[in-house]
Amino acid sequence: MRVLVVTAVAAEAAAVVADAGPPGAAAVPLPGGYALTRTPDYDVLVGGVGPAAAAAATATALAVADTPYGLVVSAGIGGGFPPHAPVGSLVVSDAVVAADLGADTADGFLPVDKLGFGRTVHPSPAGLSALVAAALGAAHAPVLTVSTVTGSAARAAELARRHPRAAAEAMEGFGVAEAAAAHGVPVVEIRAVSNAVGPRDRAAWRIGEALAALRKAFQQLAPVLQEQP
Ligand SMILES: O=C(O)c1cccc(C(=O)CC[C@H]2O[C@@H](n3cnc4c(=O)[nH]cnc43)[C@H](O)[C@@H]2O)c1
Repeated sequence: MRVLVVTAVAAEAAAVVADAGPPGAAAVPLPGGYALTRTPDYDVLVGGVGPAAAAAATATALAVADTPYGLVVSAGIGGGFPPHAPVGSLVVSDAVVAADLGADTADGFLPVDKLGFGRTVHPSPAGLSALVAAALGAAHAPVLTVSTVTGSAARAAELARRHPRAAAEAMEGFGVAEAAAAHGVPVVEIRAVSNAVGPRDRAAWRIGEALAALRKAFQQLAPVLQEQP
């Protein structure tokens, strides 16, 4: 099964390809100037930060693929919701959720599907995502997509109240999932937790630790995906 991995930035892509087996990694040019790196296990695309950039990049790669992908993985660092996902841990999605796509009303937030426009949840393939989570020792839970990094305890509490099982938040998953759904390809999101979702504290971010966890995750993931049809 061919797998497309979409990251936001080059450092996350480097973690994914770091342990590629022979013949190593090769650059594949794509329209729009996107950087796609091909290894024996994954095609890795740097899509940019945020859902719109991620959707545009994913749609481009899927549209020009010479052979179809069996799975798209949205991968990178992310914020963890205590106590589900401590810093340094991994989260594998059982669903990818657009957490701030909708309308703010006098009665609170209404997601866009409740407004009658589109969807806000993309379930991940249940068996495969559970298998991946078990193989990685990761939490298996919803991953939220936001367009603004949560920066206060009040916002974190509101998101947790609306999505009590959610273990992580990031900024690209739902964009990747929307593009993949348009091409009929399932999506799993894998996040290595760099920080706790809550009050903004740059000093508390552990990006290096999270990138190391991401690298190990994709080392462990390769044989699991090789066994998939
Ligand atoms: O607040 C800051 O100054 C700050 C420091 C380091 C990184 C950022 C980002 O905005 C990173 C966004 C980037 O990383 C993913 N990410 C990581 N943690 C989170 C989070 O808690 N909530 C949402 N996204 C997060 C995200 O997917 C982006 O690609 C800010």
